[in-house]
Amino acid sequence: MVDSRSTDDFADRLEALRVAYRKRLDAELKELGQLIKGHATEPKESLLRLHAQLHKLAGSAGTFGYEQLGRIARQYEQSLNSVQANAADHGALNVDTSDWLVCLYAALKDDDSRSASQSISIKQKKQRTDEPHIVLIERDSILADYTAQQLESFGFHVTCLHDADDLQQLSGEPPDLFLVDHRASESPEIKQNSVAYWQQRLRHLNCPVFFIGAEESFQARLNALRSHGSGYFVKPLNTIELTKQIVQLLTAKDADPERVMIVEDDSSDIGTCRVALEKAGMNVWVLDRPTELFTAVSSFDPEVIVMNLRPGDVTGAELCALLGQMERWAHTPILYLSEDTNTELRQQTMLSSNCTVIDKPIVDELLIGLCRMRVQKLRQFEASRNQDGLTGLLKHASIKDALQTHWEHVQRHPNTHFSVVMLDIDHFKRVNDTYGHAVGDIVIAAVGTLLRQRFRRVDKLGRYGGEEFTLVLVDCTASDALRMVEELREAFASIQFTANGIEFSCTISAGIVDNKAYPSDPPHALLERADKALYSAKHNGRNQVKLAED
Ligand SMILES: Nc1nc2c(ncn2[C@@H]2O[C@H](COP(=O)(O)OP(=O)(O)OP(=O)(O)O)[C@@H](O)[C@H]2O)c(=O)[nH]1
Repeated sequence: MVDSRSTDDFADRLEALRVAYRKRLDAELKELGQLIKGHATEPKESLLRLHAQLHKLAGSAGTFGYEQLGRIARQYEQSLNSVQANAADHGALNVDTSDWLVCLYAALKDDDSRSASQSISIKQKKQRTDEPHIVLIERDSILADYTAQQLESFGFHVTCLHDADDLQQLSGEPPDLFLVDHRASESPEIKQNSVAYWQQRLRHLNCPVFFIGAEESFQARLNALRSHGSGYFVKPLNTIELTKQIVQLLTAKDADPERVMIVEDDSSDIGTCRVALEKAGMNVWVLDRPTELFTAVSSFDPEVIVMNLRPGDVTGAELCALLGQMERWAHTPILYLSEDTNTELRQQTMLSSNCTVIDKPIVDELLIGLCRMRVQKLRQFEASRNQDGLTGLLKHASIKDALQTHWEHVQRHPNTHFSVVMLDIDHFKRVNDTYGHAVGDIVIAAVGTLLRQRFRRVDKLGRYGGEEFTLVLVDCTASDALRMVEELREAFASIQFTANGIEFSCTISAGIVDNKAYPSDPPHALLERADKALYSAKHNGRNQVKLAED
């Protein structure tokens, strides 16, 4: 087992990895040459080895900037797949490999002259104790080390395992995520039935899994799904996208309990739902008089409502229509519990798009599962309305709303602190002008992921516009905010981007204000003060954090 943080000098390690990989390429191409030669004379024997070698090359070359080489290796690997399928049907093993080696060397030469990946890496990093823990299972040790470094730049702690058999070495708390190459084992079982193999290995580990692999195919994705993977990522890995998905997965795992409102009536079985839902960890509010629906939804803000088809004097369909007239509640899902045989009533209810009818007697697992699923969908819908697509942070209007809401909350609880941060990427126009808008977008996305990874869930994080960000740090004094944003500034400066073979890094400047220092300031005035402090940081030379001053 390798703890990827054992070496401090990340920059040297990265360079060493690149050199090691380049050396390995020479050896691999040499071996491929022999296999290709062997294939002409003894096709059967060399076919499997040739396939394995091409697969390895296709999975790793792109990661280190050898994109053409990786592409061609994948193309040849796919040709061999068809040959193998053909052989199974007709017994023929015909494939013309005569120019493969020449083409592979030509691609290598081309890639050598312009390493064209858009990857990120890290030069240095401060260690934190609360980093999410990822266990990476990858047989290619150079690739494993490289992937670990990329993930570490976003504040993950990565442990590398060479083979799925090494899983037994893991002890203590389960990690937050397994990142698994779906072929990461030499065991013959994996070749026979990889789905059964992974199901059996990962079943007891109680932890989400993302699979990675060199194949971009329907079957590879289906196998990952059947092995209980929450995602499948094709090599070379796009670290920004992968990290974004990891952050999303971990955020969902730590999400608040689902808020379920039960509209009670005289029937006894609706009361038993409460017990089942609370047992499942949900936050349940029981409304005993439908006439108080509006007051109740305003104060509890339910994410799903459970009721009978006729809760009292009104029908469920009527309550649903009343909620539908108010924009805030129009999308709240409703689960109806029914033993009513009145077809008309059932149909009225089912015609509403966000309603589901469950027949009694209620199966607890079904009720819990449906509540979870509906809440998850609603949260996704609300996130897509409020979140900026590139960064996953709140949009301009939503971060301003979040600041307003938190400010109002603090007016009611005067002893609480919060800080407002305005943050901006330095000389960002140069990034766009030099490397192009698409690379600029990657840099913006990296800030978003870094913010989501480093700050707490209670904090409000937004993209104010372009390359400018606003943070509302809850229960946080200006000095605490200063420390955290300083750490963020250092972490961001240590991320090294590569575009068209050129490495570069970026910096950020920030301004901070704390509500206690300006108790009579409304939200917009606090924003202005943070913005002024940001301007002062820019004016003072950039790459720094400033507190607001009178
Ligand atoms: N790639 C990309 N660029 C954007 C986006 N939104 C805004 N920009 C660009 O961000 C740049 C911001 O430049 P400026 O406001 O001049 O600031 P700067 O170059 O960062 O300089 P300082 O802030 O003074 O350090 C402009 O070139 C915008 O076109 C976006 O979504 N993607």
